Amino acid sequence: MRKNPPKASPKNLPSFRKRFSALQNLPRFFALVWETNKALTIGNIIFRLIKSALPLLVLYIGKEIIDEVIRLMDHRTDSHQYLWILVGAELALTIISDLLNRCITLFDSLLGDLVANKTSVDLVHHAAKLDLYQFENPVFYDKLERARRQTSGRTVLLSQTLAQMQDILTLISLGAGLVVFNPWLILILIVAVIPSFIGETHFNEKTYSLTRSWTPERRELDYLRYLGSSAETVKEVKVFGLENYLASRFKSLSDEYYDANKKIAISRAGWGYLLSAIGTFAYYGAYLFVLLQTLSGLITIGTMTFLSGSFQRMHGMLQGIMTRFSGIAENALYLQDLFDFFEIQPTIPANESGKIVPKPIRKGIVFENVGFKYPDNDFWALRNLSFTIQPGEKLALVGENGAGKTTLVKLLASLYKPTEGRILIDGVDLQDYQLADLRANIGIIFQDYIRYEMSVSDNIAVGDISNIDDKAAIENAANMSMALDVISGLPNKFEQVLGKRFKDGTELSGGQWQKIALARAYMRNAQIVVLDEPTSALDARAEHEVFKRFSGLIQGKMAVLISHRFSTVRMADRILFLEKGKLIEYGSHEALLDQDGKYAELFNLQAEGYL
Ligand SMILES: Nc1ncnc2c1ncn2[C@@H]1O[C@H](COP(=O)(O)OP(=O)(O)OP(=O)(O)O)[C@@H](O)[C@H]1O
Repeated sequence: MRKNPPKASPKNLPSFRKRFSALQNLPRFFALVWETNKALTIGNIIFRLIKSALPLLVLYIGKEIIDEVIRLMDHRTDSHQYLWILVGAELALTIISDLLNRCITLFDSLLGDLVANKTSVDLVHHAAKLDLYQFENPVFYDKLERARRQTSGRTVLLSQTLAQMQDILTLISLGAGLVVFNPWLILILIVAVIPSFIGETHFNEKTYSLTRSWTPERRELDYLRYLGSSAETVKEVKVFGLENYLASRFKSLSDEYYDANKKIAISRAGWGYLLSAIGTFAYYGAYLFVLLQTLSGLITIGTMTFLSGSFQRMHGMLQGIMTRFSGIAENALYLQDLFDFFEIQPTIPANESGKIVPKPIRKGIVFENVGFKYPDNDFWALRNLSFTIQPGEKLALVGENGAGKTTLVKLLASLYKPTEGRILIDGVDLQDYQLADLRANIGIIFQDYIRYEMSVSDNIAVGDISNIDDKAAIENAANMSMALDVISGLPNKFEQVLGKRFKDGTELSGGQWQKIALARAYMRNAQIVVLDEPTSALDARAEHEVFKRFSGLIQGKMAVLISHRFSTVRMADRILFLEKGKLIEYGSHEALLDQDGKYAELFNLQAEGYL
């Protein structure tokens, strides 16, 4: 748990300049909006333009109506026609204004939803491009988290900015009317609103800074909420009785956040009230001035209502514009987080102009003095690895926990780049191949494969998602991985939803899940197949059977198998024994037994039932 909660101190507040420079994000944001839906964007802008001219017209007609009524009261015999035309025009404007309001709200919400959806889709695509190690870095995770929150949260920026433009146009039109009468009134207005604006700006900065500095804690809160209330964790939470521990850990962290937020909210409310009071006094000062002018007969009653009406509207509007402006600047700052995330580039490039993996691979895969260190570790997870996988060869990786087996497989799949040395396929460095083609040629089932809470069919099809509709291929893969027995026992067979998250879902046993996951390897027509302990939950007989079938079914392909069961490992053509990241023994089962080294020792221990 955190020791020193971050504070929104002046030091970590974004500077005034930085805040305003964040407004530079708006053109990029609007380019995104425009790209999302051009028709809705244009429609929205046109409606707002029309709407911006209405207040001045309404006020002017109101003035004319009052003056006309007063005139008609003095000249009772005159025709009322002009009055009724004015009333009709006012009615029409009100109806048009209501219609425009509805359309603007509708367009705002449709466009907002579309922008949020598009950003989410872009986020998924971009995240998939990034490196695995970037996901293992907490700083990156915080960025991702902030970006994720921006996808839906920032759509309000759209209506804010458009409303701002609309109000500014209205303000200009009203201002023009006011200038004709007395320009000083406008000056009073502006001066009255400035204190409020500065206050709002200041508190927005504080809120942003607090939210930002609390990203890791908010992530922890989300995680604790997940641990305390999800189907995946409920079993362990119950048997270990963790609910109070999780709840109190959540509470103490969320209370800290609440306190920090509360402080800002209270001082914002207090200052906001004081500063806007200044504006109110100025408004009434100007109002008094207009009243005195009317009493002394300098202006008509109609002009007085026009002026006081437009002054009141302008006052509210100017205050709104100023407040909204700092809101926009704040949202633009958040937007920066989203764009920053999109700026992050993978270190393993897609290399779209790279080579295509030869079909078939003729010379095999060569590890040439390969070493690898995880970014935050100072020890080598793998070092000085040199070996070859011949075409058609089945290689088994053995070694104790943490020896580096999974890491080796991740290097082979180009999920990481070797820190030193090279991995070659047919004499060409992995990095020179097109990344997508390389991955298409490798089928890996990891030990922590995903249990997709989707249908059985989809769970298998993820092995080759381009063939998601090929029912025959899916059934064939299920047959090969021995998943067919499991599936035939399910009520909806291949359409059965797995997991308990969704309606009518069924949970499987660990071994049953593994058989389904294993079918993914058969679904993918890859030249290199890697199974990283995907059979650990199978009983010994089933695992033996799975591997026997596997060897037969993938004849001619290269395979890398990771297993802690020596009865399985011995089926491989060659075995590579890793210890603390180093290759210590390498050869066929028989050769390694003859060598009487570490492999032979562990094999014999297991054969005797000690392991
Ligand atoms: N993402 C990671 N970041 C940092 N270190 C890691 C990461 N993954 C693994 N390691 C470290 O690298 C070493 C090798 O781990 P690896 O997962 O390759 O072992 P393994 O042989 O597959 O183990 P097991 O049999 O338990 O699956 C370990 O010391 C582990 O702590």
